[in-house]
Amino acid sequence: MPLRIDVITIFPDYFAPLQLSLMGKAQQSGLVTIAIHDLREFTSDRHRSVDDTPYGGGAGMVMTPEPWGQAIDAVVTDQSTLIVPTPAGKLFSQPVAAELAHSTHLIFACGRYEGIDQRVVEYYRPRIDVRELSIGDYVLAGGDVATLAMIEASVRLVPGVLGNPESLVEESHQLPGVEYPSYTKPPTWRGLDVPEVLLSGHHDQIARWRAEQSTIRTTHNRPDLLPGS
Ligand SMILES: N#Cc1c(-c2ccc3ccn(Cc4ccccn4)c3c2)n[nH]c1N
Repeated sequence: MPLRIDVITIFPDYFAPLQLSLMGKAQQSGLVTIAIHDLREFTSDRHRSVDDTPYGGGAGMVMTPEPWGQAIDAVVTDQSTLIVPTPAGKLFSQPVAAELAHSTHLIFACGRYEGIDQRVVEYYRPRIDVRELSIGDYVLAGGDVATLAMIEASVRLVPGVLGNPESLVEESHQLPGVEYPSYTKPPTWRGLDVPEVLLSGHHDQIARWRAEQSTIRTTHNRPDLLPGS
């Protein structure tokens, strides 16, 4: 049963990259199906409006609930998980990506402006799994880039999408800490040599060196990922 993904957005063109590379191959192979829906197709006024002023005042505009209700109703089933990207969401992570990769149907609601009327979340929460997710502690202009990131991180974990599942084992955020540095040909580049141990053929020494490099890199770049931190 392929993973089905429906993306609802006012900027469908943001999702053209999903036809390329690994994401494109995943769709061609039938492991994943991705459909992009223009929210404005679900409006009923001649201006195809999707936003209005916020109750309680404040800067910016808020996305009105009805177009979202019409759009989500058009694709939702009782197997759906509704993902709402928002700076206020729980942090998206590799474990969350793995959960989404094993879902049946994902609906991504890509908001813009100051976000989507909260009643959309409130309406669907008693009916289906609803997850408000953030990709990090910075503010984007909308949910589209976050959705692209979450789709790519999740779809690559769908069994069969990656040619060599081995490559999933050693990458960052699978194992504790970050991954070791990588090198390839040429053995010397602009006077810089590849670490000799990697050319030695001594697999135990290489494994030990890589473990040391992972710890050094994690300590320097992501001490928060060190065991016991
Ligand atoms: N995921 C995620 C996000 C977002 C995100 C997601 C959806 C929307 C819909 C509108 N905006 C703009 C906006 C600006 C200010 C306050 C609220 N909203 C979004 C931003 N920003 N940063 C993340 N990690």
